[in-house]
Amino acid sequence: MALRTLDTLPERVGGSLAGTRVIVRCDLNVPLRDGVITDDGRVRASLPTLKALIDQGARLVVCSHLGRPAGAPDAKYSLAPVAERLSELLGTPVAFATDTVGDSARETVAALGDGDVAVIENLRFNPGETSKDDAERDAFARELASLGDALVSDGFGVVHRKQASVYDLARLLPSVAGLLIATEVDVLDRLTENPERPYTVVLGGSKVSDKLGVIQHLLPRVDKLLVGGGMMFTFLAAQGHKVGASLLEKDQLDTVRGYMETARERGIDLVLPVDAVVAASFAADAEHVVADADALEDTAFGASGLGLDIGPRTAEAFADAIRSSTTVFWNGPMGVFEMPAFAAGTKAVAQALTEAKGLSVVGGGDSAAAVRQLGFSDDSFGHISTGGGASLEFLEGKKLPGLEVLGWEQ
Ligand SMILES: Nc1ncnc2c1ncn2[C@@H]1O[C@H](COP(=O)(O)OP(=O)(O)O)[C@@H](O)[C@H]1O
Ligand SMILES: O=C(OP(=O)(O)O)[C@H](O)COP(=O)(O)O
Repeated sequence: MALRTLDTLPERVGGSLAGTRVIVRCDLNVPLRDGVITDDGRVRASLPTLKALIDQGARLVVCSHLGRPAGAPDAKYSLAPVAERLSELLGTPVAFATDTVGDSARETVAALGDGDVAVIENLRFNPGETSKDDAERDAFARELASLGDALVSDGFGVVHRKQASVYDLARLLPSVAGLLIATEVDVLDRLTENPERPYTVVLGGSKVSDKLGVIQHLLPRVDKLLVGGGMMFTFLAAQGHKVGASLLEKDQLDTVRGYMETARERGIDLVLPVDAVVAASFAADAEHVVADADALEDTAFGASGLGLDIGPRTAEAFADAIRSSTTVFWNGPMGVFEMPAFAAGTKAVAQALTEAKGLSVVGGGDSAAAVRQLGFSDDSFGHISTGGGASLEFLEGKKLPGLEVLGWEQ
């Protein structure tokens, strides 16, 4: 079955969107530094759907998560700066509710006129949003549902999460996919169905435990898998190397050894770093040196050294592998690109993607932010997906709750 699309929404609510309160679930989870948005790509990506709804006179209740707060209000994860940015980009006032489903949200929504926009506070300030308990999630979804007459789900970056606003809410209200989700699904579906070979996937980033599991299902589909970023250290440790104070998922070592074995058996090229940039501490001005992958603790920093980027030999090898591929998907920065001293690996990989001859796709909030911050334009790549984990799970052929509930069947 295909996704229920935005153009079918009017008929689902009785003919016209004018005066209809439409909840729009976006992924506005943007990177922030000291309360300032460092990349507004996800806000921009949500604009086509929002504008289409505004043009039809809908009353918009925009909602999103930001970061991973612990189910309670936390000022550093407030959506207030995002609402401000949205207002600038839309060129219209955007009201902001200081809670998600409380008095402020109800009053703000009640005051909306046709074509007006409100943003409600971070969904994850409520434990029901991410609860594993169906009843608790459902109860929160019902509170959300009382704020609208219909739902447009457009937060592609979060469709792999069975969360109240992504899954349960879509079962309570007339619901369709927004334009962003429709575009993402269209591009990624082409990549899943029949990728032109050689097909290379590059993985990095810091959500190691989330993304390690993806590897098992991706491995049989790809020709090459390159592993950098925070994830690399669990692989290097599985090879028997010491990794100092670098990111390490100790309880995944056996699993990772299993992936290495699968890759060997199936003749898949699993390419691991041969060197890394090791720093004295997690700081932009930290002292740092390049060390071989089997000697990460043999620097002046000993066992307290932190691997914060792939090394130059690895960057060269990854770039060669990418340039000789016809289809490339990349999720997760190769290092802590936010600090210039640890951005070289990410830059080399991004540059190689722009030179790859076939389809190149970058996925993930931070990966997209990284390529822009490093000076690459969006159109240097075939597609920049707003979802990292979501696109990876899509590519591995997994059923995604936030898409299934909108009618999608892979
Ligand atoms: N070696 C490393 N150690 C710690 N953090 C890292 C390392 N390499 C990359 N990162 C961090 O990973 C983060 C992005 O990871 P992730 O959220 O998984 O990517 P995406 O949002 O693109 O899916 C960046 O903030 C980057 O600083
Ligand atoms: O940033 C996101 O995903 P990504 O880092 O995989 O691109 C999404 O907003 C989902 O966030 P989550 O991984 O906290 O559920």
